[in-house]
Amino acid sequence: MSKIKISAVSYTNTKPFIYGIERSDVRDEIDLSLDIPSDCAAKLIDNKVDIGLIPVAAIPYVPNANIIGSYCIGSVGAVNSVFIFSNVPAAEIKTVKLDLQSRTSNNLAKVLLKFHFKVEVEFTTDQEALTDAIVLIGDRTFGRKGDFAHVYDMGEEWMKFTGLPFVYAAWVANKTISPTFVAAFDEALKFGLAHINEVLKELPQLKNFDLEDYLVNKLDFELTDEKRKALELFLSYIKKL
Ligand SMILES: C=C(O[C@@H]1C=C(C(=O)O)C=C[C@H]1O)C(=O)O
Repeated sequence: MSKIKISAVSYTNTKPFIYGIERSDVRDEIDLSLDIPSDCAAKLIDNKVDIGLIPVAAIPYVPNANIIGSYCIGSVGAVNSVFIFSNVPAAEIKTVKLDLQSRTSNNLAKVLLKFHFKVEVEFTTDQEALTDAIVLIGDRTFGRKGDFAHVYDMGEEWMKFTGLPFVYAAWVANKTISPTFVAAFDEALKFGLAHINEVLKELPQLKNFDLEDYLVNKLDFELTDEKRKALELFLSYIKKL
């Protein structure tokens, strides 16, 4: 039987899921690759994998997209790894450099700046450009909050704007996956989430960043109805950009 190809995010936020997958019965049925989020999306869109932990902003570009299982990368308010880092207050931002590894948070920044902060902003992907602010996600943000005059946690700003939690990435398939596999895969993810303390023991201690607070209190992995509602709302805002 050919293996199910899966692309998952290579950041710390996904470590609990990987911990569960590595210790599960389904491990042998999976061909697993770890990629930056924008590549997880590209691989699923191009049918190079069957399932991806992909940025939700990419879902509309995935043929036959269907969200599987009961878990995601989400937060209820502040997430502490998805930021607009700025030299000026939000109301004065005119130019923003986007993060090439992101699909969701680049769009979230656009939605928040336009509809929440109500500013007209020019965005660039040119990494050499000098801009008022930058979007930065994932492990590269750890310990960086002190480096900028103004720091906007986008999970927190989305909550202020909508009163809802947020989902950054979801497990999405581009074809029908057997319910038996999905159930076993979901169990593996659940196992990983139940062992975050063990995951933390395997991670290096960081000087300027509380990994335990991040994995236990900031990230929120349950794909609840409220998060699904937030996902629909977010995708509808993207269409209005
Ligand atoms: C919370 C995060 O969620 C992520 C943000 C993503 C994006 O902006 O496209 C994609 C996957 C997740 O890793 C993070 O990376 O910090």
